[in-house]
Amino acid sequence: MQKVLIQTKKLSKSFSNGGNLFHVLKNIDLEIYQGDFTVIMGPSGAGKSTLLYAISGMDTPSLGSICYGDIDITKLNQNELALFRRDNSGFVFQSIYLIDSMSVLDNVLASGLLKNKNKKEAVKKAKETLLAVDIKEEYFNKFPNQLSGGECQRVGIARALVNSPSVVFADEPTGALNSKTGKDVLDTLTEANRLGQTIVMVTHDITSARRANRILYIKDGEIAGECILGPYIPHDSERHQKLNDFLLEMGW
Ligand SMILES: Nc1ncnc2c1ncn2[C@@H]1O[C@H](COP(=O)(O)OP(=O)(O)OP(=O)(O)O)[C@@H](O)[C@H]1O
Repeated sequence: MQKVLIQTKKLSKSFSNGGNLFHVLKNIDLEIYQGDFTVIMGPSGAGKSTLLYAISGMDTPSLGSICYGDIDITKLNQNELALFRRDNSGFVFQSIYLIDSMSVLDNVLASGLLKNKNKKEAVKKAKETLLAVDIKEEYFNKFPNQLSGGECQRVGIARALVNSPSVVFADEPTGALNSKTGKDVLDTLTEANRLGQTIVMVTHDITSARRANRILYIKDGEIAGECILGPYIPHDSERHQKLNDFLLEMGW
């Protein structure tokens, strides 16, 4: 049986809008399993990013619990939560947010040094992680503006992976990329998952969603459905059909 990595109970998030409370997440009970590549899909405004930010500890919910094992992150104060995130989660954003004035290596190293105070070891880990996402050594001293969008995103993934987090969250990581560089980024995430990295990704894109072994569909702040696709197999028409049928059933 798969190990539950994250469990939410009655997770709710509301925003106040012009004096009215707007309930974006409604009593979500959810489990994320270790080693899975989980994709969250759903219509625009359904609450996908809000859910991702809540379960990653980047934002706090209004109600409910989010447990990593026996740690309920909703009970942590801001400092404890920052440390917890540093040690347990990596985040890949659509807008990659590399620091333009720092080299590729330094962008990754800056994250690595937050956890590993031994500079020599941190440099070694940053270099290994860049190589693992297929950023070659001759790129280490280049700056983000000398790289393509896809290369920058792979550096972004290296930054998310450098502290060996228990889970990597990705919010539309290919949203700003063309299909070729997007594919490279998806290949990088798929390879990280194949090596055991748990991934939770929000996407609108069916090609990206095919990388998952499990799809959750959010509608109007609730989980409307789940589709178990099983391990990723490129060009597997049965898997493609299963996902298409599921999305059709969900009204996507
Ligand atoms: N900080 C905020 N204040 C007020 N409303 C917000 C805030 N953040 C999100 N919302 C609202 O919550 C709803 C869900 O937003 P969210 O970004 O989670 O949706 P989404 O499913 O990721 O949408 P999309 O696919 O368009 O990115 C939207 O209606 C959004 O306007």
